[in-house]
Amino acid sequence: MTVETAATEETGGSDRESRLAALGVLAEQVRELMDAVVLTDVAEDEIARVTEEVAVLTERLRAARRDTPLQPEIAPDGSFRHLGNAVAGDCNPYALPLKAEVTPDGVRAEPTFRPMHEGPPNSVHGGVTAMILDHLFGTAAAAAGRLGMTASLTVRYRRPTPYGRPLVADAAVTRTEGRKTWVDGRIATPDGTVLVEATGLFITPTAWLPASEEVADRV
Ligand SMILES: CCCCCCCCCCCC(=O)SCCNC(=O)CCNC(=O)[C@H](O)C(C)(C)COP(=O)(O)OP(=O)(O)OC[C@H]1O[C@@H](n2cnc3c(N)ncnc32)[C@H](O)[C@@H]1OP(=O)(O)O
Repeated sequence: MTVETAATEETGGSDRESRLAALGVLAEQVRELMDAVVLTDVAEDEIARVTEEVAVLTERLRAARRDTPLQPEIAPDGSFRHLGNAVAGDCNPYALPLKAEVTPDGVRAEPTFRPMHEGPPNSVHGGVTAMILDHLFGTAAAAAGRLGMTASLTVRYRRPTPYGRPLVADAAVTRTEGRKTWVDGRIATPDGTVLVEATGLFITPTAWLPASEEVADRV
């Protein structure tokens, strides 16, 4: 894996940062749109009118496009970022986006799920919570200097996970062996009730070994 610096793309410096910030605002607005779609109860003719308008907006965005979402890079402040990532990318409306912070023990986040993440009635889809833990675990491995790909993820669902209120998620490396890293973690309510817990095995591809050290200091 190669990690580019933000200034290496075609538009350098503050212009690019300003444009990426605008893209982040658009992505957040689209998340609002997605929630509005899953919750709307407007009349059928209004649904049809909104659909036409959204189709027009979609074509406007397609007027100039890349082949891939934004790729991993080093931000101007020196941190690692992946703005196009499906879990943590500010510029990807599919992303929560998850904000992880490094702690003395591993990593921690305070995810708030949304109505669009519904699985069972009134609670979050198990695939979504697994996805969040997968990414958090990968971040814990990376913060420990062991950037890797998920080889396995074992998830135990203890309680239904609610959306619409802040939860707490944490993860920590428990064992390492060669290119293998095991990570444990959970999503819980702020008062400590465990909702979902998991164990993951991450393997550092040989080609990633140099980037692994570089990214560790930038998580
Ligand atoms: C700032 C934020 C940072 C960034 C934070 C980023 C966070 C991202 C988190 C999200 C991560 C993802 O979702 S990643 C996407 C989901 N995962 C994938 O797509 C992975 C697809 N699989 C692969 O690419 C590959 O299978 C790998 C990389 C996992 C392993 O390939 P490899 O490197 O060639 O490994 P290989 O030589 O075969 O095996 C090495 C050792 O691992 C063992 N091994 C291999 N696979 C497995 C397995 N599934 N389960 C158990 N053990 C396995 C082998 O037996 C061997 O053990 P021994 O004989 O040595 O004992």
